[in-house]
Amino acid sequence: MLDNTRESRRPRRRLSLTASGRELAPAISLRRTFREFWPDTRGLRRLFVAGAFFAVLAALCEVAAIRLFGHITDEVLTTKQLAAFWAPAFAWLGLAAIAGATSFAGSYLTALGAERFLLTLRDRVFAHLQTLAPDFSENRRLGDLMARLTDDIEAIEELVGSGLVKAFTTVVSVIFFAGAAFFIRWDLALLTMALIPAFLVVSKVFAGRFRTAAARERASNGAMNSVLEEGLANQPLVQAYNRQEAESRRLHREGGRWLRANMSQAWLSGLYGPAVQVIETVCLIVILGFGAWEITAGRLTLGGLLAFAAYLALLYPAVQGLGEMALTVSQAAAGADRVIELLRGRPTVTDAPGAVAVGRSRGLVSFEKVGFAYPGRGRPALQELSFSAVPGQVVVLTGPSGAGKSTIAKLLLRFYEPGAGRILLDGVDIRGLTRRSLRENVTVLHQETLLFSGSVRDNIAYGRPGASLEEIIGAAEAAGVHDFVKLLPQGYDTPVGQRGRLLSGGQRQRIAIARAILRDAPVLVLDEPMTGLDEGTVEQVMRPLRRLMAGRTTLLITHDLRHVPEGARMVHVDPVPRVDRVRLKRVGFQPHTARLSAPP
Ligand SMILES: Nc1ncnc2c1ncn2[C@@H]1O[C@H](COP(=O)(O)OP(=O)(O)OP(=O)(O)O)[C@@H](O)[C@H]1O
Repeated sequence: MLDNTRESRRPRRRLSLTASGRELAPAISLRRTFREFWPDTRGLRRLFVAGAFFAVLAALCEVAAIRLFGHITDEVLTTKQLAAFWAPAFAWLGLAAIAGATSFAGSYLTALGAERFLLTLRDRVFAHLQTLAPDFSENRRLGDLMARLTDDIEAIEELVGSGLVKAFTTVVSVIFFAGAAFFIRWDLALLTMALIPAFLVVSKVFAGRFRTAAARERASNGAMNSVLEEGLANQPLVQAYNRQEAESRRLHREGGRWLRANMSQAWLSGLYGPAVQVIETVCLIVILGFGAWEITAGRLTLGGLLAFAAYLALLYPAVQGLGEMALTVSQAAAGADRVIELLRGRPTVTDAPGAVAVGRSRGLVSFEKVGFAYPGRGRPALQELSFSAVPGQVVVLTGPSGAGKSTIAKLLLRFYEPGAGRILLDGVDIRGLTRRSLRENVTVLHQETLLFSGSVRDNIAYGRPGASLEEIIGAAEAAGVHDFVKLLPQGYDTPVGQRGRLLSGGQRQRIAIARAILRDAPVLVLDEPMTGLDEGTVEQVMRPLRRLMAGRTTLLITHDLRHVPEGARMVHVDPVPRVDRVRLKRVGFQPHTARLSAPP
């Protein structure tokens, strides 16, 4: 029978995990899983229908071939009439060729539908994650998200794509093989069919347990994936702190949990096979005994009995396949739960109805009594913060660690909405602007320089897709990148390595400045741009930075006041004081405000 699901084409074990490692995602019903993912099969249903059609044709050919086999036994082997052999033999050969071709077409079309479904669904989940605040991904383990976007999505495909084709073709095959058996001897067929419910009862008993085991396997597998990802990504830290053995032990511990979860699955699968086989053997013995009786009484031919047994030999695996499908569905549903959980994540900020797409702004930024608390955090990160910045001006946001300085950048980009007060761009409340157009106007240089693993040129061009090579080189020259790029083995095409690790900190920072120059947004937010750079490198970075800041509105977040440009305005951001909330209500809280002071 046709087995064209992805499950049959890849290893059974999959990596998957949840936010907290072994924590299981909530179980969501099968119906809700279909409601969520069925729309993703739009445009692919014709492929699945064609795949099922060819698979059914292949099954029909098998039915006819067995009929010919019975005919050859009775008309050629029993009667020893060799002349009667050739016609059915050639017909059998023809059927085998058709069965082969239709089986291939069925598998191919179903696989095509399955792969396209994966492409669509992965794109959808990834696009959804892009609409969420970056903290959504940052608060989760990367390995977990990776597993959900790969293995769990495949599990869903097995449920609503190729899984459906398999279910349909299996049911049709069962009907064909059972029908053919009935055609030979209805009473004998009825006798053997009576045992079919036993297969279904066994699979039902196993399915529930299998689902729990599968969910546990996915979660523990995911936890192991996270340990692997973290251990490899933080290798310099691991080795510098001599934590290799500890990391290996951690991996071994998670691997052990995964092993146990897998073993409980293997235990169930291992038990399921023999349980089904016992029922199957009982059926065959009953048929052979009854068949022998009927042949002796002259009511059944040998060809009839052999064809009957051949139909049953195909029927039972098909029935067993139906039962196993319940197990596959259980496993797939465990993955679906985890993807649905991601899709339920709601963006913290959306465009307001009637939001305006602003063009290039002048760059006038104002914070007016802005207050904000991160979701789930009782204590505000910012309270009554007010300042403004005009084009050509550098406003230095300084204050102790945890005072909320980086939060200012997140609010300006509208990753979050302030709980109180408002933020204005050119005098317009940014809540009335589309996020896309707002972000076109703001460039942030992060504390940790963020680079992709492409070439130097790709990383600079990220600032403005479609920029010409001349523009890229112009930005690189202004940022002091050109000098060191000339010395790299492949110039601008040199790969920068994962997160730019093949470059020095200063070189990475200058590439980020070139990217910002190319982007040419009127508002610039520099979040601790000198972190981790030595004095010599700071000088190399400061020059292009000054060029970048010229004529723009710059918010410079820094602890280090040594490199504050002349004429900059200081805004001290003080941490929101810890106040007993009950007392705060009774006494009335005097909020702190940002203090403005003259340049140093
Ligand atoms: N995603 C988040 N979820 C919940 N709380 C957060 C989140 N990000 C920051 N915080 C909290 O908000 C407060 C302000 O954080 P923020 O990063 O803005 O401080 P900062 O002044 O930039 O600190 P530093 O100078 O050390 O970078 C801190 O108490 C921090 O723990």
